Amino acid sequence: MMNSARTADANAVEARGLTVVRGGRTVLRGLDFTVEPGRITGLLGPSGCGKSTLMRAVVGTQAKVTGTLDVLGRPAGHPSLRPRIGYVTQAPSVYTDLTVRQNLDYFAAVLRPGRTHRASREEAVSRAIGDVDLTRHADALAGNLSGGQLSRVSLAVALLATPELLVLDEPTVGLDPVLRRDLWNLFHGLAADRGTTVLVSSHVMDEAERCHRLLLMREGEILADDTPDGLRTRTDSATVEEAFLHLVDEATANQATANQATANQATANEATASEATASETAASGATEDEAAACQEKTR
Ligand SMILES: Nc1ncnc2c1ncn2[C@@H]1O[C@H](COP(=O)(O)OP(=O)(O)OP(=O)(O)O)[C@@H](O)[C@H]1O
Repeated sequence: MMNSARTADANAVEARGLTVVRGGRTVLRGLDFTVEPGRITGLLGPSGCGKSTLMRAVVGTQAKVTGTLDVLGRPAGHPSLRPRIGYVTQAPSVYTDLTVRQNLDYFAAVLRPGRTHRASREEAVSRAIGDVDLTRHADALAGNLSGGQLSRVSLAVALLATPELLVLDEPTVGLDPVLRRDLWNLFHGLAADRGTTVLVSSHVMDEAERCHRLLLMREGEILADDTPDGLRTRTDSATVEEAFLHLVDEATANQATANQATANQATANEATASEATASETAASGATEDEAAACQEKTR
């Protein structure tokens, strides 16, 4: 993958011509986008459009990535980015036979090994457990927690190193409305108080309204990169969902027009080719007639 020479970048993420091939198929096609620092950017689009793939590319775990992708001023995947990025996948990465605190203690010890860091580790663990509102469950076995509580343990692990960039893959799936609201409050708190950049995916359009900026995706492409207000205004829509549907319909209509133009051109090319063949045949026929006439004369 190419990357720019800059080491400091105003944008938390900057992609140009980002292309990803998975299983022999191009699933992200030449994407250009930026993610502003200290803001919440929502990555929205239907299932299978490429949200997780884009996030994997940003955190540096995706193979077959081409184009330019800079993250926090470094090429995506650079080893120096590891402690600066928190990544929460859709599947909770938690040991079910440990308590919440033991899970956090373990990951804290991986991040900051050694006796000298013991006090700061304990502080980070208690802070992360508090951030996700699991203090009351700190000594509960992870295996006995609900799905929503488990995903909050995963989030707490990602918050341990106070990351500058937090990448969250559909963190609110399966959560009740109260928990969803609390998590969104947490994301806003992290952005406002700690300056954390949050890149969060969802296919629930009402969550789009909670983001500062949106990247709307469809079939491996970015349909729009705008604020919720900007999207509603330019599509004359009441909600982001309506704006998204408007943009999908527009893209489908443009695609249909482009396909029709290609089909018309192919038909025109075929017609030209047939005409050329007919004239060649006629021309070669005339030459044969002329040759026959010559032969007749020479007899
Ligand atoms: N391991 C894989 N090998 C090959 N193709 C894959 C793999 N994982 C995903 N894909 C394909 O890549 C495309 C994008 O998938 P991706 O998981 O990024 O979409 P998504 O928008 O995150 O979907 P969802 O909202 O369901 O999580 C899909 O067409 C999918 O079939």
